[in-house]
Amino acid sequence: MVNQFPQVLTIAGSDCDGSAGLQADMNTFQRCGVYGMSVLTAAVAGNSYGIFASQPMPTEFIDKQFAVLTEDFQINACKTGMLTDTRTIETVAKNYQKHDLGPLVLDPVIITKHGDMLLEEDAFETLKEKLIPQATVLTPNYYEAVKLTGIQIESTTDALKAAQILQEMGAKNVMVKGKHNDKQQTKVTDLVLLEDKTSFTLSEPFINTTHINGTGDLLSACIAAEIAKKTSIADAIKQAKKFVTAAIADQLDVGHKYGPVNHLVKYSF
Ligand SMILES: Nc1ncnc2c1ncn2[C@@H]1O[C@H](COP(=O)(O)OP(=O)(O)O)[C@@H](O)[C@H]1O
Ligand SMILES: Cc1ncc(COP(=O)(O)OP(=O)(O)O)c(N)n1
Repeated sequence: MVNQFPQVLTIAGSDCDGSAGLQADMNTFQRCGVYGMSVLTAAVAGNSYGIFASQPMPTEFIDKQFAVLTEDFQINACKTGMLTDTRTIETVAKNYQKHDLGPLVLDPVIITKHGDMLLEEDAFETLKEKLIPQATVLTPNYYEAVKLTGIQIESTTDALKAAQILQEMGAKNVMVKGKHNDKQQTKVTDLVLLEDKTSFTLSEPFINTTHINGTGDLLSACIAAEIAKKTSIADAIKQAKKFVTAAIADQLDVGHKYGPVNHLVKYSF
């Protein structure tokens, strides 16, 4: 039987050190037991010290990747990562409307946790207008939630307000990821607002490590994979939070500065 196995697509940039981007997404898909595919939107030259160069893909090439994948595969869910600029967002939004790609997990990648910009400032409005309304699950980190909503997030109530604004923009379900830049904090708490307007928080212990590159990618890729496996949205998000915490806790010693999360961690789904 063809096309019965869960098939998931990442629409993302390549990060050559494997910590983030489509390499991290594909590792995550494999760990989650789904078949992974990728539409390459850009490529960055990066390592554990940062990102040093970036190259967007031509839009015709992005279109072609969508065309050839969708004429052959039955995609059950997809996620986005680095989208670089307005024309890339427009191309992805157009293709998402044109093809059946299943539920969309939109990771609104704007800036890495080390300060490298991955989305041009003048593309924020296009992201809001063209892609957020199509998102089944939107997963902004603290900085992205502040940027997209203008809300200064200092508490769970603020995170809920930001999530409500993002839902008003059209995202069905929103996960606002909490801050984790204070070595004294004991927990990292994310806020989830579901389509039915119920909300809950997810707290896990704060792990004091420099090996946290690619946390957001692992989380959003895992949510997309679980959705493709027909897990409910709430359970997909809970599962992803557990998996990312395990992958941060079991440090993999590669890279000299800010290493990757450990996609190889022992973890059962
Ligand atoms: N040091 C940490 N300890 C525990 N959990 C963390 C830590 N850093 C990130 N996380 C978790 O990883 C997930 C991804 O969040 P985040 O790192 O903010 O995303 P992004 O990579 O998009 O910036 C969230 O669930 C967050 O709570
Ligand atoms: C190509 C590419 N590079 C870096 C990222 C950022 O990954 P993310 O997991 O969102 O953020 P960090 O945890 O690495 O700061 C990306 N999405 N794509």
